[in-house]
Amino acid sequence: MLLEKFKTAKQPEIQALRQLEYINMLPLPLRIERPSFLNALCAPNGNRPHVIAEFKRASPSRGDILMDFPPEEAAKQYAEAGASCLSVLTEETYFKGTLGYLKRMSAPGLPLLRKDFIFDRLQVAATAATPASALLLIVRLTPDAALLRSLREQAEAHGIDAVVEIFDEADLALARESGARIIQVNARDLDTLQVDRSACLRLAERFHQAGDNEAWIAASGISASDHLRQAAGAGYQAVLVGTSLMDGGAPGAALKGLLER
Ligand SMILES: O=P(O)(O)OC[C@@H](O)[C@@H](O)c1c[nH]c2ccccc12
Repeated sequence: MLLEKFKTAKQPEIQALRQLEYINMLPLPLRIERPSFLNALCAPNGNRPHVIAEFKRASPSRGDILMDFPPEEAAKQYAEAGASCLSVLTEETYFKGTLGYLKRMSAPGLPLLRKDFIFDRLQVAATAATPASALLLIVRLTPDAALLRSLREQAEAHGIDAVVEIFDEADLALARESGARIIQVNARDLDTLQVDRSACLRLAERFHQAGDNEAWIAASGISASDHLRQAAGAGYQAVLVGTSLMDGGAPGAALKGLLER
């Protein structure tokens, strides 16, 4: 199971954080005004979905995507091209990211999402020491509404929103039970890595109503302006795009192309 491998790969980091906590040396939370991730998703944007542009150097499905591109430059290009938020892969083993990318991508001032496998309160504490405005919680990794709730509330105490990722109706029920306000539907099953965009669209059509007080994000496999229109039509406030922006080597130009057509 790939999900189990993702979880196992986080154990050394969690152990190291435990040791730091034991000697009272956990990194301190950054006392900064974090731009609101949720507000950015809810801002009026015509009929277009907001784009959360992702810095993704490599992935388990694609291997290396774009290894030698500076995160500072990607942040600048994405901001100029019209991204509403940035997503930063910080997972080291499978996605070749690192926590330091958050600070390195903070200059344009867009809300930053920490994309990683987060299921322990010490990882939330470590996120609070970065300029992240949001962090990812994945229901399949933490299928426990009480734990999801406590991780989300811990993040929110630092002004950090939780983006709660689901794949299907059962995940959605757990996410809602945990009090999630930001729902990300991943069209890519993290165990099989298969992408099904139409299932992702159907889920929002069936379960996301205007007035339900949730912001929904469509994630994975998005590579064309039509995909943006379809997501907006299904009720999504935002789309999250990684690979198709990075793999041509010109992330800003790729985002412009996606938004112009
Ligand atoms: O590269 P894509 O197909 O545009 O997909 C991006 C995003 O959905 C993906 O990076 C993602 C969504 N959920 C995750 C959880 C962990 C790691 C990565 C992800």
